[in-house]
Amino acid sequence: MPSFTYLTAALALTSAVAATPVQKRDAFSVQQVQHKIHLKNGPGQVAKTFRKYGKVVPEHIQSAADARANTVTAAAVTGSEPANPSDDYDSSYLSPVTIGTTTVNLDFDTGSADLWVFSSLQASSQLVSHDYYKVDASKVKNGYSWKISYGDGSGASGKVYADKVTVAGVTATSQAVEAATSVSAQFSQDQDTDGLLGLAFSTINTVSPTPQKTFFDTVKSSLAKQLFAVNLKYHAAGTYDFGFIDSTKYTGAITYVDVDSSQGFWGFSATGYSVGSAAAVKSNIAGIVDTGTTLIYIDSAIAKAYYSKVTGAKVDNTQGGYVFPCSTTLPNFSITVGGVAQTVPGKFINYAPISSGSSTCFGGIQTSDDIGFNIFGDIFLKSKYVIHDVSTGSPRLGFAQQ
Ligand SMILES: Cc1noc(C)c1CN(C)Cc1cc2n(n1)CCN(c1cc(N)ncn1)C2
Repeated sequence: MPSFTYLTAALALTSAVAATPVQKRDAFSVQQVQHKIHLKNGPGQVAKTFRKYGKVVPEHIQSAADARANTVTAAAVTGSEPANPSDDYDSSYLSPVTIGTTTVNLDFDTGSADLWVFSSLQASSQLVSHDYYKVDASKVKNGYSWKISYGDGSGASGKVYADKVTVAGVTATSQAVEAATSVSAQFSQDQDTDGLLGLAFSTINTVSPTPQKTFFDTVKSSLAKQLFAVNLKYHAAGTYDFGFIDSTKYTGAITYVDVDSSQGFWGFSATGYSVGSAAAVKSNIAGIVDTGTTLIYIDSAIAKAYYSKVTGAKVDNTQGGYVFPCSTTLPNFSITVGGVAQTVPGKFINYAPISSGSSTCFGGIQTSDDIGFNIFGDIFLKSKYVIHDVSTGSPRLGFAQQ
């Protein structure tokens, strides 16, 4: 039971508070709450002043401002981006990307390093059925241009802008965006692909006079882990995971091997191959993983060894390579990477009928003799979870079975 004194004091205080509706205080502090961290951008301020007075921003100021603008404080960003087949045969895979204020469907390509997009700089006849980047003149990189050619003879060219690019919720605030002024027939006739997002090494970016960073290079320092993982699927939507490894997307162990990036690609070596259940044949197979290439292109001796086990298979040069009866059951194909067999199910090696309704099908494995190096494209990748990892100083690839 509180003493009399205590009780009286308590009553007095209560009545005092009740009688004074607003407490009068002569000193107080306001707790500051840290808002979203805004990095100061000195060169950005200088560039803004040049623009304010109608002056061209000197290149070295703009480049410094762009680099600073891409410095993201958070270092724990992750995101997962869908990879949707472009047609019934997984000819390519398309992913939604927001550039400026428009969302376009880009082909994420680990075999090239340019982020280029159909744009308002093109003739309107080339833009039918496409989403495209409406260029913002205030974001142009004066004096910059680009021109790219791909292994299949396709290509595009145009001008360069620095704009906001968002992939899987990961934003680069000032990414080099290569706006097309012209594209080759393969692209103008393909109404699904609005451009490419290169994920090879920035050393092979085609922008002149200064090669630009890929989207991954721009954002990698903000990612929880400096890596991305490719999870393409057979006749189904897969993902590109940025900044994290999703253990629900593969089974068994991840096998890591060193990458040779000297040519700008994700190059690696396999030490053998096997066809069906046959024992592995030792063979040094140097090649690249490449999401922008549809098929597997491998030494002619290995392609020949594979199709020698396919009933009715032959080289038909009028079709451009190995074909076989669509009804044929195909053997699995494996390459040995880091001592572990990485297997492609035979079913995945039937790419498509040579023409609509034909009973002759085109092989998913073709010879690389005319290319000069081996390419493990979508036919290989769609049974794998492949981690493209630059977090350990030197780049490496991790392979796991889906
Ligand atoms: C591809 C493809 N295949 O059937 C369709 C449809 C397409 C898409 N369509 C024809 C247009 C096209 C052409 C190319 N692409 N997309 C992707 C970039 N290309 C590459 C990338 C790279 N790393 N290596 C070699 N070429 C050539």
